Amino acid sequence: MKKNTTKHTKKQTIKRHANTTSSFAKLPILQQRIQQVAQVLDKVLKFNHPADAVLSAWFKENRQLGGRDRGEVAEAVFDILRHLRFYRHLAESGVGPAHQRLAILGLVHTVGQEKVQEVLDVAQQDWLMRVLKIDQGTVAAAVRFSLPDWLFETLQQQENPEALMQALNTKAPLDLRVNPLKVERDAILTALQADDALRLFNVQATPYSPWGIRLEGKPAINRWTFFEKGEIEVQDEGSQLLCLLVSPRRTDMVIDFCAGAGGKTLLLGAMMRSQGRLYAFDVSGARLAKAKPRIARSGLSNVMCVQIENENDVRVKRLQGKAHRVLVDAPCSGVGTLRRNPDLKWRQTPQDLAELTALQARILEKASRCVASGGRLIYSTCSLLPQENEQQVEAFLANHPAFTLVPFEQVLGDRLPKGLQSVNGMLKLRPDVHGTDGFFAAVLEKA
Ligand SMILES: C[S@@+](CC[C@H](N)C(=O)[O-])C[C@H]1O[C@@H](n2cnc3c(N)ncnc32)[C@H](O)[C@@H]1O
Repeated sequence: MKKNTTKHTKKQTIKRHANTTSSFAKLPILQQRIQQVAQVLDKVLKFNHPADAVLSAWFKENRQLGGRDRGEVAEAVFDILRHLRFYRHLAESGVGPAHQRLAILGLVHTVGQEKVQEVLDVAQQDWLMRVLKIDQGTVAAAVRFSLPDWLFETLQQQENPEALMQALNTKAPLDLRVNPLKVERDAILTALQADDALRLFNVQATPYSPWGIRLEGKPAINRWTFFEKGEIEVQDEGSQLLCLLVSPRRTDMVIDFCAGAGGKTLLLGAMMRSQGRLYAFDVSGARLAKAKPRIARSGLSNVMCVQIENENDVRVKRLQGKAHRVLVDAPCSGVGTLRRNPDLKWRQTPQDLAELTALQARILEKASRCVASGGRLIYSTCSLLPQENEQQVEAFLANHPAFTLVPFEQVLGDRLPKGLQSVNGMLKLRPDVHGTDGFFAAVLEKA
């Protein structure tokens, strides 16, 4: 296994900073860090683009920064996006530019109060001491959990809402999935656990998925030989479990209707042992283009990527009544993935949600026409909102009497992972309960 073995010594860090061309290059490192984070916030908080894309672009413009610098900037920016409403509340009383105050709070949380405090002036120190003493219990819950009101109100209807909201504001682990076409999980797990350089990452098998490996932290896995050989991929355990629910057979015809960059396609193809036929549909050519090298790496020869115009595309109509399994991994709010994409909560509005639910219903309707008699339609989202999940399924079933819900315990039979229970026959995964991103899935069988 190859890994990034570059040692980031103090000397190198100082040298790198000495070379930097930015205006704050001569400042102490933590002071530079505050400026860097504030500079990224100026761009990210416009919410014109996803935060990870903005960060990547900023890193390209600031090539002089080393791995550790980048890591610290990214950690602080993501922390601020997770706690934005609360930090803005704390920052109201401070001095200096607003984004600088947010940067200070983010860095206090990620690199530690002591280090940050050393580089603050007296007024900043006074403000920081004051706001860190605020009793969080006195702050309104939507502000404390840093959620927009509409989302807070919806999440509050869920069971044990505070635990859920808290979990959505934590950092997600890195979930890997082994490629069952090429390797056994135990072989990879044993190799990773034996590697001293990975000790810090606490490598473990995932509790539910038979293919999952969980790491705390982010090693550069795309440089590993396992990755280059297509033996492992990045995939949240919840997403792996959705594929288990599709349970395609080797000779089936399967449609992954919203395949995107192929996250689920890859596992479905491997579950089919690269046999049968697997269509990967998507309206986005750019996303399908990202799927192609992953498919090649994983050794699959049963996948056909097809860019469709929309759900009414003639190539969809041609497959009417033909598919044994149709997966609709619908475009959704992504609220279940807030641990990884905290900016989503600030970039969505109730109106976006209404548009998404209408699109989901249209896709479900057209995709259902491809299902053969006795075949299955699997509807999934990475959302926690009932409007996108059970309500969508209930509305579909009410209008399509040929389809019935098959409880997932029945779908999985002997392969049902210990500790997984359905909610009215549907799968609902939550970060606070299952340690996965938030996911929903329902299996609908055609008579
Ligand atoms: C949740 S993402 C899919 C993620 C993917 N299945 C994976 O596991 O990585 C939803 C996808 O639906 C696609 N999409 C949006 N509208 C669509 C439509 N009308 N028909 C098919 N796909 C659509 C989007 O381009 C996006 O890639």
